[in-house]
Amino acid sequence: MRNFRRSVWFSWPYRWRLVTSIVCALVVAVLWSVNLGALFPILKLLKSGQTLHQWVDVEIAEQERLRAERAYEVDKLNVALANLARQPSTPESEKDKRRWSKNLADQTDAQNYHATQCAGYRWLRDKVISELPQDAFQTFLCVIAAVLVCVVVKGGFEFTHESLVGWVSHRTLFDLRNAFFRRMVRQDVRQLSAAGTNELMARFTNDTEQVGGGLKVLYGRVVAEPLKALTCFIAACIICWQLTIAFVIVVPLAMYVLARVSKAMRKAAKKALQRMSAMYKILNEAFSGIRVVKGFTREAHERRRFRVANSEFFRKSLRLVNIDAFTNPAIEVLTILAVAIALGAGIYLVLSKGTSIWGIPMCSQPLSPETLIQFYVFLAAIADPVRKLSSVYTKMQSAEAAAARIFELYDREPTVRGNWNGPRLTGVQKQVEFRHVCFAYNPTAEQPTLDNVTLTVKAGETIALVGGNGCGKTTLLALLPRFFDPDSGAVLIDGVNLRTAHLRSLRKLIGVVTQDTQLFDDTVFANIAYGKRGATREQVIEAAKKADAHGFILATPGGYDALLGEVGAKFSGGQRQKIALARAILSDPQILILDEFTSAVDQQSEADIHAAIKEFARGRTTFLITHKMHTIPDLADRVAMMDAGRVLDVGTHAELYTRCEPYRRLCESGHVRRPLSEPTRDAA
Ligand SMILES: Nc1ncnc2c1ncn2[C@@H]1O[C@H](COP(=O)(O)OP(=O)(O)OP(=O)(O)O)[C@@H](O)[C@H]1O
Repeated sequence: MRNFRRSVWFSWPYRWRLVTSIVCALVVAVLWSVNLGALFPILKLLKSGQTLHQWVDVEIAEQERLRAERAYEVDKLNVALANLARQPSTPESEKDKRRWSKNLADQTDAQNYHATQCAGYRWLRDKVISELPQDAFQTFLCVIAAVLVCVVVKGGFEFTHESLVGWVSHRTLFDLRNAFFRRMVRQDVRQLSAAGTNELMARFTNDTEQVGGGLKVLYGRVVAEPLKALTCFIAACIICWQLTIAFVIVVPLAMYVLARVSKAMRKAAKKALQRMSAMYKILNEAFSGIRVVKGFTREAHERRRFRVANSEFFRKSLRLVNIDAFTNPAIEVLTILAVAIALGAGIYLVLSKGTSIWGIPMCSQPLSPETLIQFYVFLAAIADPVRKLSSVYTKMQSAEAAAARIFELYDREPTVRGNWNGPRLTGVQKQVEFRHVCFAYNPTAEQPTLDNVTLTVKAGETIALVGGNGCGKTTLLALLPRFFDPDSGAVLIDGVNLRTAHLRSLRKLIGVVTQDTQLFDDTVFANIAYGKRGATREQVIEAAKKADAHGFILATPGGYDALLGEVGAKFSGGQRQKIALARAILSDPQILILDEFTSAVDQQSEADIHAAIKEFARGRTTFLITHKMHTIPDLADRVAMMDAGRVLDVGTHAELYTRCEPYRRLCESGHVRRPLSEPTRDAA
């Protein structure tokens, strides 16, 4: 329960509300046992036909008589012991002395007991019964009215208790979710992509709900039910503590059963949560890729996939249900067994009119049938909360399994550190340098994703990275904003190793536009302004104009205030790219990373955007990844040709065209003209 305990700590700020809820639960428990205790006078009234006034007088007289009897015995024993003390000591007399002394102690105890009982009945007569009417039926009505009042008051406290418990558990979940989110956004890209969006979604929603269920049960039932059981236990002890002890004999057995059940429950809950995550994954894939699903008419395939995942979840959930369902009757059988033991002993005492069983003293005077019935009611009232507590245990085990899944991600420390005391970067004065960089997504892979890459880019230069699919272009540029850190080697800006630099200042220098444009479900204005805190409308419009987005934004109903809808579904791919570009332009970065940023725009727009980019890139260090080779001579000062995680060659378009065979092939396949002003391959 280590992980669940950690989530309980999130309730610490609300401890006073919890304390108040416990006080309410205590009042409820006391009133509950008081209500049950009302049975005794009713039984007495029904059985004897006496009024309570008559009954209490009889009881006082009886207790007085018993006390007097004991007092007489005590006096007799005192005299006998005094006589014995005057005689010479013999082994026989010493034995008698010990026996009589013990007897004297027992008789004194009994005398005190009857005196206390007598005082209790007197108090009851003077303070309570004297206020009740003399008539038996009217007395009965008074008792019922008192019970009703108690029930109403108890209801009020019960409501307050439940309401406080609900508040604290929801508020705790609120804090837990916030803290979890804070931790997750701090983690680096590698950790987050390893976890996967669907897994994260499942842990944020279903798992936190499970923890919430556990908290509610912990603060609610775990507090209220034992208190109810405790007050009834005390009441039963007042009637006959020896018989009550007989009742708790089966507790160790019940504990053993619960321990076994809890272990099975935790395992089953973990598996059910895993299946739930798998279902989230399929749902997300099917609905986010609905065009692909429908386009390839794979609805039946998706249906099957979902059905399999759903039935797996069903099976695991069923196991949970069965374990839960087993707990209830098992505990019930044990409690009935306990009640039967205590009740059996009690019935024996009533029938035999005795006070001991097998020589073991059980009560000071024979039990009346009414007392035994009242005793049984209290025992049954203990059994009910205990039965309810058994399901609590299974719920808490589910919560523990869910909390373990949450804290497993929560505790991961980001490998890319913020370096809050590191040197702040304010711009690129000289160069950006990749020095012998090696990187692998999978550390055990034979071939690293980046293999000893060395590349120096001068400040203000525009460099294009080209190469076949999967050669590592995007990965290399992801090292610049430190989405990942190299496994060996270093990335430096003006000689400062980025590993040691102030992370925020570094990221503020960089603007990224990628092929997968990420827009948020907000207005067009907010999406562009995302690039710069406090951006004005004029600045946003200016950036949109530069990104060739102004025209279509104005043509959209609502203009800059139009809502984009879920991930910009209202706009075409090219329009979304233009909005993302406007966002990057607005952030006014010193380093611009453009990764296939015009992959979805039409040719006319591309020409316009390129003209804008050329203008915008002036004075900025720009990295360009493109497969559109015809754009390179126009946009890039130099080109880095990559293959299989290595930089094959670096130079101007003309230089590479001349000396780098793979680059030339790439250009030719993209119908890129041979450079005119540079030496040709034949000439070279
Ligand atoms: N998150 C990831 N986890 C594991 N492997 C990855 C991940 N991202 C990329 N890779 C792998 O790393 C290699 C380089 O990928 P990268 O995206 O850098 O290539 P690229 O040159 O940009 O390709 P493209 O031109 O197709 O965009 C590929 O083999 C790819 O499968």
